[in-house]
Order: sequence, then C-alpha cells, then structure tokens
Amino acid sequence: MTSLGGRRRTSPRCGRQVQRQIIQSTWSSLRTRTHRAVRRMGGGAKANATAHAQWAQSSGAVVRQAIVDTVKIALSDPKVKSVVICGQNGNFCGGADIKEFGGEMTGPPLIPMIHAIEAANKPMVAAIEGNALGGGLELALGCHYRIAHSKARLGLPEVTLGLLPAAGGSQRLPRLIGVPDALDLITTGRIVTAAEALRLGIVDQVTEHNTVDAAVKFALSVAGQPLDARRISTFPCPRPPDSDALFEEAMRKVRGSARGAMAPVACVQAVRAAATLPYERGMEREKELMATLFTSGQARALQYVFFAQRAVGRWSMPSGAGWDTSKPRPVNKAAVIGLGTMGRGITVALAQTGLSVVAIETQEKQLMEAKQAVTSMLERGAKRRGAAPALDRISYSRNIQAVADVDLVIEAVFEDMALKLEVFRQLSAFCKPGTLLCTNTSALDVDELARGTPNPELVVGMHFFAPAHVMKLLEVVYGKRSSPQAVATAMQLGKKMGKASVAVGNCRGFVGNRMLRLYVEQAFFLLEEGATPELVDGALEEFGFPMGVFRMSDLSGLDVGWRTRKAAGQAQPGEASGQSARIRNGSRYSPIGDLVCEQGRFGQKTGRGWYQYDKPGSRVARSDPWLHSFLEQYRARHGLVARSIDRQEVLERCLYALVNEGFRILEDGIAAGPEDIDVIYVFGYGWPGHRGGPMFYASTVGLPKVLERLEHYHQAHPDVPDLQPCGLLRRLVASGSPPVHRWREVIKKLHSQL
Ligand SMILES: CC(C)(COP(=O)(O)OP(=O)(O)OC[C@H]1O[C@@H](n2cnc3c(N)ncnc32)[C@H](O)[C@@H]1OP(=O)(O)O)[C@@H](O)C(=O)NCCC(=O)NCCSC(=O)/C=C/CCCCCCCCCCCCC(=O)O
Repeated sequence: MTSLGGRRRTSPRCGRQVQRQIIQSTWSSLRTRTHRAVRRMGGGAKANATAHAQWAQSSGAVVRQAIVDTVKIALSDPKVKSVVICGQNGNFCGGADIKEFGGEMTGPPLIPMIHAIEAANKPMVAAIEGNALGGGLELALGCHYRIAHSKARLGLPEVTLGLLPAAGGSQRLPRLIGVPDALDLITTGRIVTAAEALRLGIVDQVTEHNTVDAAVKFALSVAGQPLDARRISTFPCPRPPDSDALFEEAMRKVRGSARGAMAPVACVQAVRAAATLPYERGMEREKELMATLFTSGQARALQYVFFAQRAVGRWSMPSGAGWDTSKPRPVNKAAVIGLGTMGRGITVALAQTGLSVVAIETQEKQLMEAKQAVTSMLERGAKRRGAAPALDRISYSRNIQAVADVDLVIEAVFEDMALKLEVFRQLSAFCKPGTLLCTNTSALDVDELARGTPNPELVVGMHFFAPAHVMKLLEVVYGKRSSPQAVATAMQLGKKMGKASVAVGNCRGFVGNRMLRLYVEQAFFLLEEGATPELVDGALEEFGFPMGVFRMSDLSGLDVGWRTRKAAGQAQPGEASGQSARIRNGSRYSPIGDLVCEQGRFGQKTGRGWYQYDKPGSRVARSDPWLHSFLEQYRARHGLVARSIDRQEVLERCLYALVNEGFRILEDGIAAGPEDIDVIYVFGYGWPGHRGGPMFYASTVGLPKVLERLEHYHQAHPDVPDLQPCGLLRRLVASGSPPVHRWREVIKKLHSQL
C-alpha cells in the first residue's frame, strides 16, 4: 500500500483508478509464494502463475478463495516442503476491505482459512513487508513463523473502526505475547514497528534485506521440523497472578476513556476470554462480541469517520480548483511569529515534521521562556518516541527580518486585527517573493488580512488547535483571493504534520468555532431557564464529549470569550436587568458568562469559574454553591422563572443548534461536504468518534426529527433566530432525507440554482 500511496502523490489526477487498486490491495496484495519456496527446494508449482494474475485484479473474496485453493495445492504437493505467504508491492496486508462489511460477505470466510493455515503440516511462514494490520496480522498469527522487514508496521487497529480482531486475533495475540501487552495493542489499536514487534515476540526475525528471500531461506531451514509448538491457538494463555485485578483495571481505564464507545470494552472482554477459556470457547466469545459490535451502529459511525478523514484530502474550492489540479510548493523552512501557547506548539509540530524553523518573538524575556518551553516539549516528545529531539532544527530570533529566507510563515500573535495587519505588512516587506503567509487566527477575517498585503493570493489561514503539537486537526482557511497553490501547500504541510487537514472557506469562526458559538449560547440560555452547569455537562459527557461545555470553558479560560464579546460590543459592563439587558441586535443574548468573568472567575487558572477548584491551576472541578446562588439571583433580577429541564432537552438544544449551523455552513459553501464538518468536530472538538460527527449524527437521528425539534424550539424561543431550521435541512427532508454520502448532490443542485 505504501507504494500505491506514493503513486497517488506523484499522479494526483488518476485518483479514482488508484483508489480502486489500493482497496483491492488490502487482500489482493497477498499471494502465497509456494512456487518460490518450492523452486528453491528443487520443485515446481504450476498453479501459481494463474493465481498471481487473478489476485492482482481481484477483490477480497476472490483473494481469500485463491489463498484457500493455493494452500490446498501446496499442502497436497509432496514436492512442496514449506510455504511462504507474502504481499505484493512491498506490502503484506492492510486487513479486510472495510467496504465489504456493509454488504453481504461472499467468498471463503477468514477464520476457517486461517485455521487451515495454522493446522497445515508444512511450515507456513509470513513474510511481512509494509503493513500487517487487522485481518492481515491475524493471518500472519495463523502462520507458524513471521519474518518482518525492519520498516514493517504491525497492529490490530479494529478498535478504531468500532470492531475487535475477530478472526482469532483477540485469542492468539494474548497467547503469543501475554495479556498486558495484548490488552495494550488490542484496546488502543496502536501500530508497532518491526523492532517493537520483535521485542514483544510477535515476529521471529527482522531483516534489513529482501524479506521474501529471508523468509524463503528461513522456510527452508525449518522444513520437516515439528510444528506442534508453533500453533499459537494451542498455547496456554500466560496468566499473570493478579489477572483479575489487571482486567478490572483495564476495564476501568477503557470505560474512563471510551466515553460510551463499545469496542474498547468488547476488546477487554475478548482478551479476558482468551485468558480464562479454552481456545474454542474463546473464539465463540470473540464471535459473540463481534456480532454485537457489528450491529451497534458505532462501527458504522467509526468507519464513516475513517473514510471521511480520507475524503477531506480531496478538497476543492468554489472556483472548482482542488487537490487534483493544484500543485503544492515545496516547504523546507518555515517561520513562526509570536511564541505564546499556540506559537510554541506550532514550532514543535513543524520541527518534528523535519522542517527548519525560525521562531520569532520580539521581547527577550518571552523569547527565552518560549525557547525553554519548546525545548522541553521536544525532549518529552522525543523520549516518548525513542528518538533524538529536533532541537537543532530551530533558531530563535527577536528580529522579524529573520524571515528573509523562509518558504512559509505562520503568524500566531495575539488575536487583534490591527496587530496582525502590522505583522503582515512587515512580513510582506521582509519575506522573499512567493513566501506563503499564513495566519493562525481562530476567527478573524482572512480576507481583511490578505487585503493588507501586496500578494493576497499568498495568504491563507492555518487554524491550529491547542496544544498545536498534539491536536490532530488543522483548518486550512482560503480567502476570496487565496491561490489554489497556497491552499495545496498548507494542506500538504498539514498532512506531513500528521494532521487531519480540512480546507474551508472564510467566515467568522470558520467552521468549528462558528458552530461552537451556537452550542455554547444554548448552554447559557439553559442556565437562564433553570439548568445548572452540572446538568448540562452531565448530559454532554454522557453523550460522549470528554468534557461538557462548562468544564471545557473552565479549562480553556472564560476570559478568552469575554474578551472577544467585549471587542464585538456584546459584553457590556454592569448588572443591568430586565429583558432589554438580554438582547443584542434584536436577538436573545445571555450576559451570564460576562457577569461570571466580572467576578474574576476565569476558570481553572483562577481556581473559580463555573465550578470551584482546590487552588488556581487545579483540575478537579467541584460543584460551587456560590455559582448556584448567583444563578438564582440572576434569574430573580431578570424575572426568569426556573423550570425543570431534562438531559434530552439539553442534548437537543445544544446539539441541534450546532447541527443547524452546520447545514448553514454547507448551504453557504464554507465547507464542501458533511465529511469536512464531521472531521473537524471529531478531531478538534472532542465529538465522540463512535457517533460519527455532528452531521452524521443528525442523519442517524433522522433529519425529519431534527427538523421537527428545531421547529419546536424555534417556536418556543422566537427571539433566537439561529434556531430557525436551515433551508438546506428542509430541502434534504423534502428530498427524502438521503444518506449523508449523498448530501453533496443536493448541495450542488442548490448552489447551481442560486
Ligand atoms: C496504513 C494504511 C493501510 C495505508 O495508508 P496510506 O498509504 O496513507 O493510504 P490511505 O490514504 O490511508 O488509504 C488509501 C485508500 O485505501 C482505502 N483503504 C485503506 N484501508 C482500507 C480498508 N481496510 N478497507 C477499505 N479501504 C481502505 C482508503 O480509504 C483510501 O481510499 P480513499 O482515499 O478513501 O478513496 C491505511 O489505509 C490504514 O490504516 N488502513 C486501515 C487499516 C485497518 O484498519 N485495517 C483493519 C481492517 S478491519 C479487519 O481487517 C478485520 C478483519 C477481520 C474480520 C473478521 C470478520 C469475522 C466475522 C465474525 C463476526 C461475526 C459477525 C456476525 C454479524 C452478524 O451476525 O450478522
């Protein structure tokens, strides 16, 4: 798959054809190299020439059939002494074709195929190059020996797709490497290098040279040797003495982090079955658990996210330019301007990607502090990865003229238009011609910034999420005059940094923050109407968010939004009461957050916010009686009568308001499709992946129901125009609520009529 991926990079126009090939290569990359082993053993296997041709053109079912048939031939041919199974194009097997899961699965099933390989009376050797993932690794675990290339990657990522390794992986891996390591790999889906696989005992040998040659040599050396001790399914599962406690701890851990996701829990249960039941009964349990996951809907959501993540790479702009027509510029050296929290994270992310970075901060003291912080972030990261820290890739400067030879600049100064315009003016004067000018603004107008430069086509937004070296999301914001090449360059850099990069249009808050405003606003309104932060957060956390809106606000700091609202003229000082104090530009406005800030309650950093904390900086939120009595007094002052609000209303108000704005974003052409919005929310805003992102979620709730509830809430709150259902939502419902992957057609039609 690596080589095919490479081909796509060099020939972006032939995407469709290559995509087909890559999908096939999940199973079709496999072939049994009996002929080669046989030849070296002085024999010959006639069946193989045809089988190879067939596999190269075939789908998963055909490949499995071919493996079954060829193994049968090899085992019945007395001249064949050993069998080597390898992939093609430098890749063993990336696992099952996920698209097969949606329909009726045909061809020979995987489990009996792997059993037959394990039961073989001739040595079966897996020659692992490239990826051995999911069903690919399960197949290798059915072999008697595994030889891997040093650059191979192995893992059981099924959990990330809402599944478990159900072709015996959950039963064989613990028997091979022990329960603790198997639990780690299976519950996280973590991919390991060949070196780690060797250390864990997953592979028997690692080679720097030709893997198939090494495997053939190895296969010859073990020909005729007894195989009983090589069949992993017959191994007793090593049970640590405190295994009950170990499983309870593992369960506690996954329940804590899974936030309602079923697959990690099922993975622990399956490994526990391996440790406590005979193999056959463990396999039955594995199948039972998999059947539940298959029918849960969570697997469908996570698999949607998998494909959505790849779909956003095929970006396009309203002009029609896009990923397949725009060539990125090479970026070897970048500059970061402003070394606050964001600038530091961006510097680390760029250096870890292998770029030379000039980090610029005008104040000496801040520069020194930033240098120290960046150094320790890089050292911690390098320690985790077992690599050397990329310290020498970064130079620090107080002088903006140090940007003279960079290919790209990312400005991350304070969120103030006048300041940013001044920085861009200076950058335009000092950068070499063609340098891309990127802003890390989270909401300011990219077009206004671009207008302040002589080359607006070189200006794009690169909106990172804190901490920028950790968070996987990047919004690449194109303005009216951004060139497709500038967008392509930012998108490619994002990909290199390992980010899910999504190209979006320019508007206030772009996609993520524009939608978030509606969600937070509904949470404030709910407090006015009788809810507490605990009720709202409880409902959202039960839904699957790592933190509810108020705990999240305490963590990121209440003053950030307050400053923006003040700058926009919304937050007005004082304790005005009555309905007029809660109206801005004719729409309902809640000053609750402003009033809390006026008390100096900025969240965790001040030890008080929507909750109270033991001390400033502490992270454990406790209910705060002060806040509750503040809410009561606030309602009394404004003549509001608290009513009983349930969790369902919290979810509907907060989530449907957010989804409705998502439809508006699609209608406005700010995002090209629902996948863009869903990737942004899953990777940047903690939306639970097993619910597939807000737009996918709306489709699972049912668009008619979302529409009906929005109409209901808009009627109840006519002073909140944002609750009025969006035209696109109405149109989708009118056209029969097509599945999410068909929304683009409706959107396209809508745009063509405008
Ligand atoms: C690392 C990769 C493999 C490659 O990465 P890269 O080179 O960067 O390329 P990408 O851009 O990621 O991908 C290129 C295109 O290929 C598409 N792709 C990739 N992988 C797959 C796949 N597995 N299936 C389909 N398509 C795939 C991708 O979408 C790209 O195309 P496009 O751009 O979208 O057009 C990387 O791709 C990667 O990590 N892939 C995923 C690896 C993975 O997760 N593998 C595990 C898959 S699951 C699996 O293997 C399971 C096997 C066991 C099944 C056992 C079944 C037993 C059944 C018993 C249970 C009983 C249930 C009963 C139910 C009932 O009762 O009804």
